Amino acid sequence: MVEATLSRWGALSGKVREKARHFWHEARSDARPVIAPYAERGPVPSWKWDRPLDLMLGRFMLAVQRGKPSLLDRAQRIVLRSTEFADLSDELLDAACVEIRERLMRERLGEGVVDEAFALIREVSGRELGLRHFPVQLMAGLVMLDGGLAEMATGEGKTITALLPAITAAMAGMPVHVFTVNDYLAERDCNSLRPVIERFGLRCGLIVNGQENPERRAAYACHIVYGTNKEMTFDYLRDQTALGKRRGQGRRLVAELFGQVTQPLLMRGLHFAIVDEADSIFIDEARTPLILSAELPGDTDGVYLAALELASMLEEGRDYILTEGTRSVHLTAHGKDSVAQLSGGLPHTQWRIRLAREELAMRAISATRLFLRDRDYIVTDGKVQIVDESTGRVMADRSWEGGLHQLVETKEAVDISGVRNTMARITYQRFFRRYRRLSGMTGTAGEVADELWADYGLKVVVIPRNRPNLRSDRGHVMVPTAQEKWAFVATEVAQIHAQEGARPVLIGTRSVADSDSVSQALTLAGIAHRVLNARQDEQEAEIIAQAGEPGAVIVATNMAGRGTDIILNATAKALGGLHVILTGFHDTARIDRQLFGRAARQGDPGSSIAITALDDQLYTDFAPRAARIVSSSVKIWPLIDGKANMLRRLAQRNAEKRHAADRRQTELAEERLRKTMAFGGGE
Ligand SMILES: Nc1ncnc2c1ncn2[C@@H]1O[C@H](COP(=O)(O)OP(=O)(O)OP(=O)(O)O)[C@@H](O)[C@H]1O
Repeated sequence: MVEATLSRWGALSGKVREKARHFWHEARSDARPVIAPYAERGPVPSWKWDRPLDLMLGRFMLAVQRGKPSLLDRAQRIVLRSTEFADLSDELLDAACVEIRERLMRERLGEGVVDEAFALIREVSGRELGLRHFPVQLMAGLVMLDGGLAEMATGEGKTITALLPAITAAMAGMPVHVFTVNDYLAERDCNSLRPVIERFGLRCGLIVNGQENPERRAAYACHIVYGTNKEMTFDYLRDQTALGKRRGQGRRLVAELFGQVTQPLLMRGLHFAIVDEADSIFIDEARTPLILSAELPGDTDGVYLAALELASMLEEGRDYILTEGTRSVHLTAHGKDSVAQLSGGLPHTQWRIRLAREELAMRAISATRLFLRDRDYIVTDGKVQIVDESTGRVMADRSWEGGLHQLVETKEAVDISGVRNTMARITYQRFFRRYRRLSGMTGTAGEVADELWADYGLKVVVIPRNRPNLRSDRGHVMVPTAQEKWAFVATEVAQIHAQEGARPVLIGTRSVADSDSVSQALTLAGIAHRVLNARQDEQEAEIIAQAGEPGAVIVATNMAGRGTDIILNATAKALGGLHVILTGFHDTARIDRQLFGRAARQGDPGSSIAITALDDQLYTDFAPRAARIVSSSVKIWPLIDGKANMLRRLAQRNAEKRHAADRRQTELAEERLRKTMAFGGGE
């Protein structure tokens, strides 16, 4: 109604219309009762209410806002309505599902019909899954359907919450894409929620790595599609490449008419996106653009081997400077001369061009010094496979660009893949902004609320917990070296088992190599355990299914981080629930909170502790000077909280700043590239 009113104000100045939209957005999002102070920080509007017409408009919008029920009121009304559906027989409930779909097609997303749809979905979810949405979940569902970002604490049940906006929007005729961070979660969610989705006469599709195009096309034809950000963004790029210059609707139709489009598109367009673990996808993964490339045939004629040999003759400090935190290498003037001299007699053309040879030398140094086996990649089946630290998983079919991948392959003496040629590229920022309606949910959005608003237009609404959090956080213990840390971790597990019974324990590590080190320390201490990392990913479901049993000790990379639901059995709950041990803080505290969030879900008991070492990557990369001061001044170890936490905060603040700068840089570089390509006729 108000949109229509707005359009009638066509005569108003653009500025006033902007105010009206802003105000209407505020009114519509209805965020006040639940919004946390930090979430309210958005860009300050640049206008003032200084003209009579503006004032009238403001009063009108305030009245609209006051007249609207709060999210909680609405959620409670929905629960009441849903209990009425509980009395219906299965046949009558099915009839109600058909009817609501017709209404949504007719009325679109009006408040009354949306509430009715949510009430029905709650009841169907209760019958099919045994889970009826709590009022807080209904509130989060409303926020997302409205194009907002719901911050729900870890373990509060985001999986079934996403059903509410997904089914409602799909019934209203919008193709819905539900994004999550890995294939395991996409498959788990799609399969477990399918019965509810199908009861509404909708189909649910799944996009995972390794599918061929026809299978993907069939999945995208479904009403609701589950998949990862990487897979779906690459499919979008594939479609863009297939379309070439025929991007507009009209041009495409003409091209199809004349048979010029050889490959049918995979997707049905970008309509409504629901992004789970939104901060991971929108922020952490937005540092590097996604590049679709084709492998070029080509013999490397030994250039990579020569580059590695040359790099081994250069000396750090004299010829090059390394910055671990930013993974960058800079050649000094001396280094540049050395590269020119050492490459003088080499046969490959790359060495004759100054920029090319310096670039190659820097990449060779990176390959040997900055990219480490079992941290950045693993070698399996004779292949170098990149491990994504934030998810702990192998990124199948991905490679580093600019020859780096081939250099690492040469270093590891495996078959060298062909160099890849860029066909299309995009950043997540640009991809997600193309959706008509974008929404998200996560347990950890607080500190990036400003960036989410500025880059994606997403307003963060903090949803309260359904039950109070019972997790006891046992602080931060810091020891001087990694070796001592692993031993300390083993002692902690033994102590827990000795003093608190066979509580299940989850030990989180930052890399495959670290998980191996913890495993060795536990074996030495005689503690039975299982390891979950990129090498054991096929056993993931089974390991996670047993992780909540008494006596279970799981050592895991971030594979057991975000999204992983460890279900406790009754004995484990009675013993005090899951105990989480973090063995290395991440560059962002959000990932740490996700790991701690595996414990004490849904009002269960649980506890957590952080055990770190002064020589941890985070401290040496991002607060080296402070780490040196601590090292020389502290005489009594271990450090508990106090100074240990100060060092952590400083390092994480520096890391966050660096990564935010990287994201800006990526965006700017993409923008520049886009303009250059437009100038060159490529865009
Ligand atoms: N309405 C509900 N009633 C009962 N149990 C529920 C309800 N909603 C969710 N749960 C249970 O809560 C647990 C956590 O759910 P889920 O994994 O979806 O949480 P999450 O918010 O996605 O967690 P994370 O932030 O870690 O990804 C699951 O075991 C789920 O079955």
